[in-house]
Amino acid sequence: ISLASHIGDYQFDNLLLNAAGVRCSTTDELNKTLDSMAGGCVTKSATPEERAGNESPRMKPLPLGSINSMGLPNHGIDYYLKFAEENQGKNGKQVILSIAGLSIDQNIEMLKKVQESSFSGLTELNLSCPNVKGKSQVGYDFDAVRDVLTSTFKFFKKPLGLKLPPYFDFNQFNGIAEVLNDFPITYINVINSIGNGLVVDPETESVVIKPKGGFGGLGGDYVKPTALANVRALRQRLNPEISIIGTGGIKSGMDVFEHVLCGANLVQIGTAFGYEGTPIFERISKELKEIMDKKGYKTLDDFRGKLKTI
Ligand SMILES: C=Cc1c(C(=O)O)[nH]c(=O)[nH]c1=O
Repeated sequence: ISLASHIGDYQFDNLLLNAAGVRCSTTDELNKTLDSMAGGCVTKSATPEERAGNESPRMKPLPLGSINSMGLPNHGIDYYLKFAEENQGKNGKQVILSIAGLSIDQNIEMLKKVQESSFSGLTELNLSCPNVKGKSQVGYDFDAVRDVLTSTFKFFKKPLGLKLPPYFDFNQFNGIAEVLNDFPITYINVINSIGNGLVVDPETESVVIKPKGGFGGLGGDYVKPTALANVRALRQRLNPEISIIGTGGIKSGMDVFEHVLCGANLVQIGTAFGYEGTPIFERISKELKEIMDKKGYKTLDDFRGKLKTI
């Protein structure tokens, strides 16, 4: 039984990755993931300069997942680009470089740096950070998405993926797919956290995180049905050359099975990886192989995208 998969020309011996933002801010954390059963690692989304991020408490574990308003704390693009140049392809593992500029100009500036660098891996442009005060998620402004992609593909010749926010309406699925199908995008990654949720502690009668009056991105069990819907809806609408990474609500082999059934080529694990650490990749690989064995599947292609309707 094989858990191998690929995105464009990039081969992953295992379809499991961390989600950007979780245990991936330092080279130690990134190397730990590369040394695990994961098929590769994704860096914390980078900005042009180092950022401290929002005030703490800015992330709260919850019975059914997590809420966060980190505010893009990171060591800056140079730190992650250096790591990516040095580690991409080592032991057959892929390093995905995530970037999240606070403006189109910042994204172009960083993508130019990546284009001119010796990095030969996948770049993930994050158009969906919900937690930078005063900034909306670019992924909800289809004209802005078209603008940034038009500017990008004038000079960027390396493989590019997009991290998108969750969409909740068929007109939104159609709208974003219409834009994406016009560009040579290697993959999309759906979903980012469900933005600006609010968790209340009735004991203290208070919010649970400090930034933005307690509003933050939701992850974990809360978001799985939305994640699966976005994987499925975009698989049905996007050109077949655009691959899909499924992210959201994964904490078991069965969750991965569901994402692949909806069409995911790879999956990323955020909240649950944050709690369990790198052993999760071994546990989930084992669980998924058991499910595939029971169902008589040998490879992910045997069932990818074959969700039935009734
Ligand atoms: C890149 C910033 C993000 C953050 C953050 O740094 O607050 N949290 C998320 O749930 N998703 C993001 O995309």
